[in-house]
Amino acid sequence: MAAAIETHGLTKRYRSGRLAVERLDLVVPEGSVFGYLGPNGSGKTTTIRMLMGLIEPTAGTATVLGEPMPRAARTVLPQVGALIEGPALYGFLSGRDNLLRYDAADPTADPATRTARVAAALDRVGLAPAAGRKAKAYSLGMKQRLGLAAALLQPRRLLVLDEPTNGLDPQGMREIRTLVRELAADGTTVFLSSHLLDEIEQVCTHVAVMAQGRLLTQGPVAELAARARGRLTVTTPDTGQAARVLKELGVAGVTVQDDATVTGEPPGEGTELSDLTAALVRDGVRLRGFGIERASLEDAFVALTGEGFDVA
Ligand SMILES: Nc1ncnc2c1ncn2[C@@H]1O[C@H](COP(=O)(O)OP(=O)(O)OP(=O)(O)O)[C@@H](O)[C@H]1O
Repeated sequence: MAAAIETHGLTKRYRSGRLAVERLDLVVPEGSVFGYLGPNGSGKTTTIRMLMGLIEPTAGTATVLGEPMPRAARTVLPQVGALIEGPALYGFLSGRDNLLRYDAADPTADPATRTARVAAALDRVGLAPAAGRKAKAYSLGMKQRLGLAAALLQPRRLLVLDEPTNGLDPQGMREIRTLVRELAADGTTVFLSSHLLDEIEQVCTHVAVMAQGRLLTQGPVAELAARARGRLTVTTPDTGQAARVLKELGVAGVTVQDDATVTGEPPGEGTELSDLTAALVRDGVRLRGFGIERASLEDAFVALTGEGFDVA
């Protein structure tokens, strides 16, 4: 798979002395929905601004759609739709008129087909019914979708979205996620930043994890989650007894989570899950549930950093 975005040693030190991004080697495969995950201040926006040619890197290189940035900005950017730090909208104009203005500002956009292009973009993001309303009356989610519509006026090979669901309610978040999935299904590469692990897990095929300007890991979401092992989970009112039996059978990391749940490491080679259930039942433990819970991206993250994903 070719790379839609690739960086080598990409570094940004602000004039304040702050090292916001440090020697970043990022590979965003074409056709992926790539989640750029990290807590606030980890360098996500700085990276995106470098990729889009808005600021110069201190060191390192970045290629976007195969061309060096910022040098090739003029040929690259028309193929990229970007939504960075919230869309700039005129509140006193309707959603449709905002898009007509955006389109008119694009010297490559044919005025003869403008109305149709705007209608298609509004339709795409589900704003057609509200197209005539003033943008200031839009909810945050609608404003965000209008920003996306602006990014979608032209066919794009790559969409770059900086925290696209920030500040949205759960319904608004779902709408954006659905839209991202649809765009990806059409073959557009989507690069989106987020500080929400859960969101990345729901919508992304690939993920890169940032902390304090450094890349901790990157790769397919499924691979990352698979690297972390799931947990053995036993549901029973007899937690103390179950914990004792599991320990006797050599299960590692046995923990009583609450008054109905005991967890532990999945058994290694040579022990079948059925051996464990049989032993628990033989001992008189009342089993209400038993199984291996699939590892989540969060488990992978904890395994990676030794701590939870704390965005605070
Ligand atoms: N123009 C600037 N001048 C100096 N320091 C900056 C500038 N912009 C960002 N920083 C600092 O660089 C670091 C990375 O910021 P950045 O905005 O890239 O992080 P982020 O992961 O996008 O976080 P957020 O989601 O809060 O925007 C932070 O410590 C921030 O304070």
